[in-house]
Amino acid sequence: MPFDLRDIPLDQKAEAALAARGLEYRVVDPDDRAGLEAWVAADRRGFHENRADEAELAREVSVFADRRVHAVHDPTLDAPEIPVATVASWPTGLSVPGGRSVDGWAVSSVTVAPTHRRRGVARALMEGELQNAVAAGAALAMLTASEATLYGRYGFAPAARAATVEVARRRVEWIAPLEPGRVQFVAPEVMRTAAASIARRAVARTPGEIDRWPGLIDRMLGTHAPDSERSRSIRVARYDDRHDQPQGFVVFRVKHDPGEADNDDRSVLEFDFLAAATDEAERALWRFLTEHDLIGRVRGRLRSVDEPLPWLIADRRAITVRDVVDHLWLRILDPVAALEARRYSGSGSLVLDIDDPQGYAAGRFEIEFSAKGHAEVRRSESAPTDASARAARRSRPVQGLRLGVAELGAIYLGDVAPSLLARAGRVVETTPGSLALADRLFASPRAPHLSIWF
Ligand SMILES: CC(=O)SCCNC(=O)CCNC(=O)[C@H](O)C(C)(C)COP(=O)(O)OP(=O)(O)OC[C@H]1O[C@@H](n2cnc3c(N)ncnc32)[C@H](O)[C@@H]1OP(=O)(O)O
Repeated sequence: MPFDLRDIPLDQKAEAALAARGLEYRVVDPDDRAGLEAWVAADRRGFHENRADEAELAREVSVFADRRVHAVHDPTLDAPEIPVATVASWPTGLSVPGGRSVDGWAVSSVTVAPTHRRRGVARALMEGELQNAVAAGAALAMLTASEATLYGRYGFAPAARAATVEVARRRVEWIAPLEPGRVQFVAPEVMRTAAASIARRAVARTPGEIDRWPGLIDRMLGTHAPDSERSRSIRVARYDDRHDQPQGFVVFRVKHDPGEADNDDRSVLEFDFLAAATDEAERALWRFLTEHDLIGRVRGRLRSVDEPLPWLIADRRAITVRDVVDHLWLRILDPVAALEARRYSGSGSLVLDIDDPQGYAAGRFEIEFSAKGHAEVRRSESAPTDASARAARRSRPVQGLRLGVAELGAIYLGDVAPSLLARAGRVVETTPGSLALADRLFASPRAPHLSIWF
């Protein structure tokens, strides 16, 4: 999205709502180092994190200087320079089915100090963010949520899950063929450039992933603070294909779980970041991870709910999938742009009648899906009356669904079938057969998956 974040005006409704509570709503200038440091302090306090050391502070300030950062101040406090509420947002691509990307607005760092909670501050910030997203031309807003009960009220819905995958290492017998390339250890700082390019390709082929930002790669590899305890525990391995082209990497560390017997089973090889630009690289890295001696378990966090691993080893019961969470939340703002961005599994026609209490996505949308899975979406000027809808159905049965904007967000990437939401009473088909058609069209060949927090 070609625009300067500073051009977005301060949302007046949010400003007025906060002013009515004696609070000041401000955009932090990216060049205001002291303002950003105070904002980072409030953000970390909001998530119960330690105060940042110098290296971490420098990294965070540089990350947030690239974002639209809002602070809420209470001028009556003894330390009024530290915000009592924070939010940060930025325009970024979201991968959608078909190897495409949609313009999204990522919202993060929503915190309200315990001294100022439950008086509508977060609501003012979130409503302001939806306005910012629209001003930025985003088709949808997105976030990862600390609690599942916070964001449905603004039209967000869970759209991609993630899980912890744990493997009992000693039970692993590899049955898949060997890959033709090789895995090697690399120093984290050497990996920086290749990591960014592999991550970009891995993101592009996985619906639900969002574009990575430079500070994230540094945090992942520990290169922003190489001497910290966390960074020194990190090991990085890279997979190169038969032509010596880097195609995947994993960042991991070995931990000792307290409470386990004092033997190798205490040792857990844990990874948060495994990025594979090809299926071959993904298989090779899983094999590498499960072939370590002196390790009881291999644990991957924020993995897909649809890993190929059970099909690579003889004993699938060596794998435990737990902590399956609603990880990526979406809020569709522009159904035409959002629906046209992705590809669909087949052709047909569908009419969506969307309810949206906040208005952004409300209306009737007529969609033609081509044989190649492209969608052409037309927003009807006015919703049909009951009588005209009945008349239209008599003349030519139109396949269609009536659903809320949250339900549209939930089915958008293919994480949940429309028919399951219908069983939950949250989607209604207007003509028999519409749910079966919608299930087929919206299905994603690859399960949507987001492998980072943002
Ligand atoms: C995208 C992200 O950044 S996710 C991270 C969210 N932040 C955190 O988890 C950090 C710790 N928590 C906090 O900072 C705050 O408690 C927040 C941000 C969750 C809520 O801030 P508040 O200013 O207290 O919320 P606010 O008063 O505006 O409430 C808005 C609505 O959310 C509801 N709500 C607020 N907190 C919660 C909660 N923990 N669980 C369920 N509902 C909640 C309120 O009841 C209210 O509902 P309504 O307007 O529909 O009647």
